[in-house]
Amino acid sequence: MSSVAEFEETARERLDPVYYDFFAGAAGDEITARSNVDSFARLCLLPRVLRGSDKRDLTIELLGSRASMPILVAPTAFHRLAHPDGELATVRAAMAADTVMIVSMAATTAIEDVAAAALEVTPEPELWFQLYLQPDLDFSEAIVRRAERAGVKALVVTVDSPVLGRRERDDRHGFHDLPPGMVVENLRNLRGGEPGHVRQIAMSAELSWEHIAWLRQLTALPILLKGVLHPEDARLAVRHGVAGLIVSNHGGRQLDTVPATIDALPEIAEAVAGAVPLILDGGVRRGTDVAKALALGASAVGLGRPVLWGLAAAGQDGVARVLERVREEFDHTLALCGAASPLDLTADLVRSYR
Ligand SMILES: Cc1cc2nc3c(=O)[nH]c(=O)nc-3n(C[C@H](O)[C@H](O)[C@H](O)COP(=O)(O)O)c2cc1C
Ligand SMILES: O=C(O)C(=O)c1ccccc1
Repeated sequence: MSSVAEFEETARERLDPVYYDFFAGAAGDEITARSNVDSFARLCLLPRVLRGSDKRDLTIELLGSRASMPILVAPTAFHRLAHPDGELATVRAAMAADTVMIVSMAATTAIEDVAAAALEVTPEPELWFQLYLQPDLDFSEAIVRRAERAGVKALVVTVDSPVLGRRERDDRHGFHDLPPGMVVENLRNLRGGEPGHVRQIAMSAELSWEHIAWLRQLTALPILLKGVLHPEDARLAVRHGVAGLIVSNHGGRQLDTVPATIDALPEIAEAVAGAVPLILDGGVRRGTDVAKALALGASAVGLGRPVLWGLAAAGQDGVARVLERVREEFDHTLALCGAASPLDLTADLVRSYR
């Protein structure tokens, strides 16, 4: 079974370079995107000996959802650019792996169709919906109702995108909208006759904590904020009744030169002090990365690009193999650290010698 890096190689060979660059690329000089990976590599694991178990349990419980491992599918846009089966392939693999998929609002498959495919795999699909809150609140409400009706179990509000990051690879290619025949299906016909163009997703710098309060009274679903990096915002989020946080820098695609997520995590963990669960995404490529994130305070991690590499390389089977590979690496890491479950991963198992 191949590593995530090998899947990226295969994906790069198979993809149109414009789409490969859309997936791989990030904002500005891509400093943050690189440091997400490099910071994991710089941290050392300090294993314990003579205290492990042959029976390891990777399962977690997160905001009423159950996952067979602390490794989730992060929300990414436009899966049909990676493979003709698009999000349907991804969701089948994620449900077969018995984990949570966070479906992007900017999916190229409608949430109802994603949910129907999930139900063919499991009677109890763990689907969460990622939302760019729209300043037009009727529009926001319509999309929330659509996600609720489809049966999603949580809403993930992305808050790191008051404007879209500048991705210079996309600028060079002139790639700014989907090719003919593909649209953002979740927007199609929402507001009467809308075609579902990417530019209909409004990014707004005027969103505020009041909008989070508004969303809380609109829905009974747990709300997570994605893209929190400042500990003060983490405290504010808890005060606003948010159910969880995703410590994320959008894979380095928004503001360049923000810290690697694994470097930002300890301060956020300290600020929330266990009040809500933390999920980390950005740069997770190996089972050892998962272990480091959990040791430093995350309850789970999200995989963004690795899932896209699996999808581009081999559709549903490729996503399945990426998820199984990272699961297997994480289980192996637990064994080598003398741990029997994610709960055994404590901060003393991680050191920075630099
Ligand atoms: C091609 C691509 C599309 C993305 N689309 C979205 C999106 O629609 N909504 C969102 O909240 N985050 C989006 N993200 C960010 C991911 O959810 C996640 O934060 C990031 O990919 C994690 O880093 P990783 O790719 O290193 O695993 C996207 C990331 C990529 C690479
Ligand atoms: O590419 C992204 O990172 C992303 O978040 C996005 C969101 C909306 C439309 C296209 C891309």
